[in-house]
Amino acid sequence: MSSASFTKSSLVNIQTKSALASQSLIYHKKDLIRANITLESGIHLLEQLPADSQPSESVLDVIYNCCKGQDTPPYDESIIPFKYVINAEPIALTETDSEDDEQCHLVEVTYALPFKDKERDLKISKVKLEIENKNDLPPSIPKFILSSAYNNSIARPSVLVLINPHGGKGQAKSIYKKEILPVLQAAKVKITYVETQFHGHATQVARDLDVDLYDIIVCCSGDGIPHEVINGFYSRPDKGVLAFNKVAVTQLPCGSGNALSLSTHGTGNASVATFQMLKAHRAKMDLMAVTQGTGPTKTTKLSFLSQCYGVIADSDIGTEHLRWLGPIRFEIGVAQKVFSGATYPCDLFVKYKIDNKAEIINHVNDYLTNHSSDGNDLPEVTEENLRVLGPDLSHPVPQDWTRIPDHLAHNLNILYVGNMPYVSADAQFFPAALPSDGAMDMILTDSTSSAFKTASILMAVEKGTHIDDERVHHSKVSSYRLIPNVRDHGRHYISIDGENFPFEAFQVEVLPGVLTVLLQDGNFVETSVTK
Ligand SMILES: Nc1ncnc2c1ncn2[C@@H]1O[C@H](COP(=O)(O)OP(=O)(O)OP(=O)(O)O)[C@@H](O)[C@H]1O
Repeated sequence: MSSASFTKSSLVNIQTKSALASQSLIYHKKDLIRANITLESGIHLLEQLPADSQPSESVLDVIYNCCKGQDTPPYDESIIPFKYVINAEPIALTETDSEDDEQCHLVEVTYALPFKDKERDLKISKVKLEIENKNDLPPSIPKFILSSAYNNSIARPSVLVLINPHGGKGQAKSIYKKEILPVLQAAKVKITYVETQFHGHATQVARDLDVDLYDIIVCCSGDGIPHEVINGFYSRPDKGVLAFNKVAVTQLPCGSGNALSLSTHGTGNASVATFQMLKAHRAKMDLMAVTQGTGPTKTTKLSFLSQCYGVIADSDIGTEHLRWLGPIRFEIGVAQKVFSGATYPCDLFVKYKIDNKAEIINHVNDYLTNHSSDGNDLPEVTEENLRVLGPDLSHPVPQDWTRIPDHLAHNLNILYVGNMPYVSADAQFFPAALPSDGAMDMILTDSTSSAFKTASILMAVEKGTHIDDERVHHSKVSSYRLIPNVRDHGRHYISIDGENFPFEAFQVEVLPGVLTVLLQDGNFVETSVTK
């Protein structure tokens, strides 16, 4: 698809649904529940919900089912906090004329039933309210509710849904239809829907996109589609300056690797992730520029998640032929490599930001104390922020870079560098990763420890406690260069964001705060280090 062809009128397989119509809904007086609204806590129901307001499942049933055995209910069922409100619409009574929206005190509120377990499907309910304290509130009560519900996030955003129909073993479309779309529709989101037709399609779409039309690109996929979108932005004539400033990129979990959703929305459940996305704040995240080749063959790609070399890369990409086994193929690959004592010698040069575990913890604490994003006034990305500053791979590294000693580099078995805490649901590989601290987290292990010790390190990854192990080298770096030194290049892999890259030297540097993402309170989800 050429850049000129990606216009509103000529999109192939794209449907636009505008759900912004806000005609008053008509109800009978008996349908209404009296309520008061307070800015601090939300909507206070002054009477019980009628049994027929919840045809399939009443609020009280849900509370009862979720909390059997608990002494106290998890929340006050007579209050709908703004943070759970998804939509508010003016309504009118059959007995009276439709009220002017500006004066309307009859409102239908759509809300998520409060949840604790982020892995259980979201439940959505509706209630029709007659607001009693209307004189204490601004004139348009529906608008007031919406602005309180989406404080610091965008109500009714315009989103481009990019769905990989093959993602997650072909489940992506059905996950979208059953779990994501109902939440987007409940929130009256303006949706443009695109199914990717081939590998690389999302890169083309992002490259040619009219960014003025969208607030968010929602990748309903694994981590492959956000990788493509970010690189599509980077291949625009302005290197993506306009796109990185205007459009947030996020993921709803529809693939086999859903690191972005797990790290930002805190869940692998698509309906809950959609709700979290709607409520999240815009915030900045570092990207990593990965350069391979020299002279005319030099290419730079952006990475948002990770780079790996050694056991993890070979176990991920090198076991594609075992895909039919499901996710277990990865564990089998790791076990086989670790117990065979595989080593991946290399030359490794690093520009450290912090090379001390205690200082990393202090750095994380300082960052969390001083950084929270309310979604407003994000720093502007310029072309300067996207410029790659490191030397050509044919030139020596700068003097302030450190050469990793031979006893480690020549016996390396894992190099894993990342930017977000969760790489999969059961692996917080980078628990000290922060959205925009200008650093990548580097984890190195070597094969001089016994295979059982290496296996025990990897088992601690689930809880993120592997970084406490003295055999794990954990640092924060701003740049590095890796030159593989293994004999048989044909059987080994370099994985960037889970994608297979040429098995040859590469150099990486942080591009601070380039990507606009959606984060809860401006930070990644809690980890073993940040909690
Ligand atoms: N229609 C298509 N046909 C073939 N490949 C596609 C198509 N659409 C997207 N792809 C490619 O599928 C790859 C994997 O995508 P994604 O990460 O979304 O899914 P996944 O289920 O997590 O996959 P994986 O198991 O490979 O990580 C990407 O490289 C993407 O370019």
